[in-house]
Amino acid sequence: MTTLFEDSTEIQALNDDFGPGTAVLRGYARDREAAIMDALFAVAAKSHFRHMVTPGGFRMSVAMTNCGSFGWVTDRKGYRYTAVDPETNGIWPAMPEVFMDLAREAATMAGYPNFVPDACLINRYEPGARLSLHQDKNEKDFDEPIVSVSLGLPAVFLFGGMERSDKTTQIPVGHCDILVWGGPARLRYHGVNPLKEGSHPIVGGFRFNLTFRKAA
Ligand SMILES: O=C(O)CCC(=O)C(=O)O
Ligand SMILES: [Fe+2]
Repeated sequence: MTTLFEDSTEIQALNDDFGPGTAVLRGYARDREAAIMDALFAVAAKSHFRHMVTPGGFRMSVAMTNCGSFGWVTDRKGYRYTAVDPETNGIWPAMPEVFMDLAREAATMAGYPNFVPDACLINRYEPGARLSLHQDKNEKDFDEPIVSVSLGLPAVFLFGGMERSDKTTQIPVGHCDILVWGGPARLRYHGVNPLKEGSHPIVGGFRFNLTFRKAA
């Protein structure tokens, strides 16, 4: 697939900014933003956004749902992927084609042409919601990258190193920007600063984030 970023020098330059294995595709999802938002709300109508509880008993400020064969969940028993939504007791909504195509294209642009996600975690941030530094490590194969799509209000993504205490880089992420990390960056710590109030013309007072993974 070729678009705006056919000029790979731009991606290369961005890779250099945040380290090997990473790419930032600015505005990459814009050509299909309406279809993405429609698909997101269709998923959320079946498996609703909910505030999950961490193993330590804290209610997450970010509300979450999932689509695809597997969904990421947390409760008092731990973090894991499930094939069944514990709220509906049914399977998670299927991954919309527009999500799958976007994730695969973005991964390919970033140098991961074989990525076929089987899970998409959908995060919903309201003002004040944040995600503390963590590694994505409930997936089976760390050779598979993570593709992360930002929608709606802007946020600051924190990108750290392999240790929680490593210094973090602040990456501003806006509507339709995509971050990809894999290879040597796959287990880097990352998080999101508390969301600032605002109103996005299409998405309103929220930030959504689609995180594509190969879970199994
Ligand atoms: O919202 C984001 O940009 C990051 C989400 C994330 O790191 C996660 O869901 O594991
Ligand atoms: Fe993450």
